[in-house]
Amino acid sequence: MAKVPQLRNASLWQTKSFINNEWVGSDNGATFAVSDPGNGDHLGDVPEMGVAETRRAVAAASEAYKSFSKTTTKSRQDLLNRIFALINENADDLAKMVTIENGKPLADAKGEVGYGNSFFEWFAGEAVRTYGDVVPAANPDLRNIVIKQPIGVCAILTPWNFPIAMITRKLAPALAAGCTVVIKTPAETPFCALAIAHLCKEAGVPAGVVNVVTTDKNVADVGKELCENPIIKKVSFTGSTRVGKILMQQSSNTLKKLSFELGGNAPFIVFDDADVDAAVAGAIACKFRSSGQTCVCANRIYVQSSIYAEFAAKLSEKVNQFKLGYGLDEGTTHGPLIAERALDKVQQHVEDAIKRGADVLNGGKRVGGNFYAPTVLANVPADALVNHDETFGPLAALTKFETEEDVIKLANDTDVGLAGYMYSRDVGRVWRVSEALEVGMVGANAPILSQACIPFGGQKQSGFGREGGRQGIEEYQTTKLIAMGGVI
Ligand SMILES: NC(=O)c1ccc[n+]([C@@H]2O[C@H](COP(=O)([O-])OP(=O)(O)OC[C@H]3O[C@@H](n4cnc5c(N)ncnc54)[C@H](O)[C@@H]3O)[C@@H](O)[C@H]2O)c1
Ligand SMILES: O=CCCC(=O)O
Repeated sequence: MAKVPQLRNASLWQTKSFINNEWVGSDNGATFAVSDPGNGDHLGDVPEMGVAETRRAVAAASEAYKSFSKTTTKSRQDLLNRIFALINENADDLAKMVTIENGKPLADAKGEVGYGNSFFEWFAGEAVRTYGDVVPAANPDLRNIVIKQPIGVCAILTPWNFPIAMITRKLAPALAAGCTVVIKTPAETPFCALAIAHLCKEAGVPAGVVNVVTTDKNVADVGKELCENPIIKKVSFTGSTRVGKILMQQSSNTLKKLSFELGGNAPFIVFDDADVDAAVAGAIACKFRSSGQTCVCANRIYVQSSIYAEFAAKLSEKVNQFKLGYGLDEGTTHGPLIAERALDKVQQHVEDAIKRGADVLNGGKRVGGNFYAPTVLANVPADALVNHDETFGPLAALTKFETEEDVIKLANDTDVGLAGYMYSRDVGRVWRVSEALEVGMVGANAPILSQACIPFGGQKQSGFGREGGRQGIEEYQTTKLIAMGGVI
């Protein structure tokens, strides 16, 4: 029996896919089960959609694009504002849904709903500011006007770690730009995505503009269809670098515009001129946010040798104060991991570091179900697996360094480059290191970067394209020149 959560607004809990403003099952009636990672409860079943159903979603989005792309920016601004208001009205229910699907504690889930919704507010503002240019011409008989237009039907593929915010960060700018979308939900967290679709419908989003396809086993086929279907003009993906590479290859025949937010391996550097207490608080926030399951979480913590012992002792003491537990329980500060495979990866990194001589200051083991004890390892050598591969879990690995030059080399010794952090009170050093880090985002004495107003994105194999900020809407637009002759 499915354990449907008690919600104030029960209509948020939808169990079908969403095509052309209708709730639909799969053609053969197949479904897949979704469970609560915090206690294993069966939450419900959603349709196992395949290629045929995905094509119908794309066709609906294509039909809707004909009129939606011609709406005024003001009407789209109003639409986004209505969605924003509805998400606010339903914020408590949505947060509860995030917690039971994803496991994160309720306070964090509330934070995610607010963060996710801020993209509707931000892009409602940006919708009416999609200015073009008038460019002085090379020929006296010519006038150049550059306009922005929506790019077309977009595919949106997102991960489970932010079941709402990873969707809204793409959906809001797409709608603001005048695009229509097909969203493929993560198999672990489809209900939050369906709730957002429901609120879009309530807000008056026309039929076919937002479509949601749920799938688990058919994900590779559905993903391939979205990448290869010539109607789709843009694929926006957040997830692993491994899957990003597959999607890029599949999109090459139709040369789609792509934005990829992929894996990270963020260095967190603490220099000996830092405020150590602030750096410890920052490391706690940055490393253990969502139990380490965010792409911008610190993955490698480098501490300068003279303050290493003090930093390690203070960090360990703070981690001892965590309360690991079920996300809806009062007092829980940290929740479970998403699934068994996530625990396996943390365990592999812990065992590898210990084998290479690391000391366990906290945790270092599974503690039942999907829970892994928040872990601090000291004296982790630079060549340990954790320093080269994203853990995506609650493991703080502390590595000692001697000089600024050494640590910059260590920090950049990776194929990916999403976020990087540093603590230092020397303003010259802050500039030097910020410029030297091969990442898309730097937090200088700041452990949390994420806001709707910033260009979020990476370098190297962390992907390309930017989400949020004034840049975010450009990912869903094309630039057109109209050169007008015969004007004199
Ligand atoms: N850069 C960012 O903004 C960002 C944000 C969140 C997560 N991530 C990254 O995502 C990873 C963790 O998430 P994950 O393990 O769920 O990633 P994942 O790549 O396995 O899955 C992400 C999404 O891709 C889908 N998917 C999987 N195989 C597919 C295929 N063959 N075709 C189409 N879609 C497919 C999944 O169903 C899911 O919806 C980490 O590496 C993390 O850093 C990056
Ligand atoms: O997990 C990656 C995205 C989280 C964020 O936007 O801060």
